[in-house]
Amino acid sequence: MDISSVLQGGYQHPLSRSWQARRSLTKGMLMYPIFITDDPDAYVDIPTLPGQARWGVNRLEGFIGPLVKKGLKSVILFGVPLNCEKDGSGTPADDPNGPVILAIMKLRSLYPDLYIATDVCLCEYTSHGHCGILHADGTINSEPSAARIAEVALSYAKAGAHCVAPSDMMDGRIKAIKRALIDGGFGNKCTLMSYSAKFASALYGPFRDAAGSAPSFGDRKCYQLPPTAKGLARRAIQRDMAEGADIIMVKPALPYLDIIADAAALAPDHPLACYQVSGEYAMVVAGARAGVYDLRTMAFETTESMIRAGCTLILSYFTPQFLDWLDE
Ligand SMILES: NCc1[nH]cc(CCC(=O)O)c1CC(=O)O
Ligand SMILES: [Zn+2]
Ligand SMILES: [Zn+2]
Repeated sequence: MDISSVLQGGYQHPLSRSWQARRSLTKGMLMYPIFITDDPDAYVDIPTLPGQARWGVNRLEGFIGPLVKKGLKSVILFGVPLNCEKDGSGTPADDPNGPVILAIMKLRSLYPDLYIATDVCLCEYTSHGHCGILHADGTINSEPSAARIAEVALSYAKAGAHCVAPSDMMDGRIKAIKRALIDGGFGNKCTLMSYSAKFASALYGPFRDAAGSAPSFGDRKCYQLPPTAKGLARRAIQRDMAEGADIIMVKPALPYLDIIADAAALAPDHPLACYQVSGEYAMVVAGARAGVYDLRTMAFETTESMIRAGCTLILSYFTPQFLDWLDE
């Protein structure tokens, strides 16, 4: 065979195969999404998100403690308020006795080295289930939405969150949150991770079951990006960098690897996150259960594809399993 034809000599051994990766998955690259509900003793399985549950604050030590021992480095908290009065501006979002604020304080005191991010949005707390404040005609009222989201983000920073991550997709919220953090004395104490390129995806179904955050009317297409919108995604990433985001995120992940690659090129000096969302996780698990592939092999293949596309941080429901798999 011709010299220029032979590649296989370069990857004939497991070690030389590992050298083909520019970067490999490590425990520090994984952020684990967890659902905190307002019944402090709750442990409720989420049927559409196999292996994941809603946890009460009193259950966190039993749940997170063993994972920290295995090398868990960070979590992102989602509030699931079930026993509160929801309203038009999402008042329960920053209730000092709400599940997210209580969980931040609890985790900070139990695990001083654990990095705690909080999702920031209003949909779990509004009576209409939309991610912002609405005009009477049901359309988004951008300025009060950004202001309210900034207020909620600051309350999480004050409770001790290392990172606030707005997933609402309101215009102007990154600037509003950064301003609120700086003015509140948290400019240098709290990271701002923007869900910048968040698409209106069919893959959020299990999450909306888990969080009880499906909109009561309409959909989210006027604020989440159209799945076809490569240009808007690029503009959103550039805008959020200019408005002060510390970390850029692309979501969902696997169907949007081209957007991840674009983001890596547009934001080479920022950490780049992607979110393997609830429906992606459920798809991988369902395929494995149907005998289509081996779960672990597929979990690695999808995650390593995101890293290859340019991610440095992955929000993943597979995090507990990876903590075991990466030790094997
Ligand atoms: N702002 C709500 C929110 N924050 C994170 C997710 C999705 C996460 C997942 O599917 O795992 C969603 C759902 C949505 O926008 O409808
Ligand atoms: Zn929302
Ligand atoms: Zn959210």
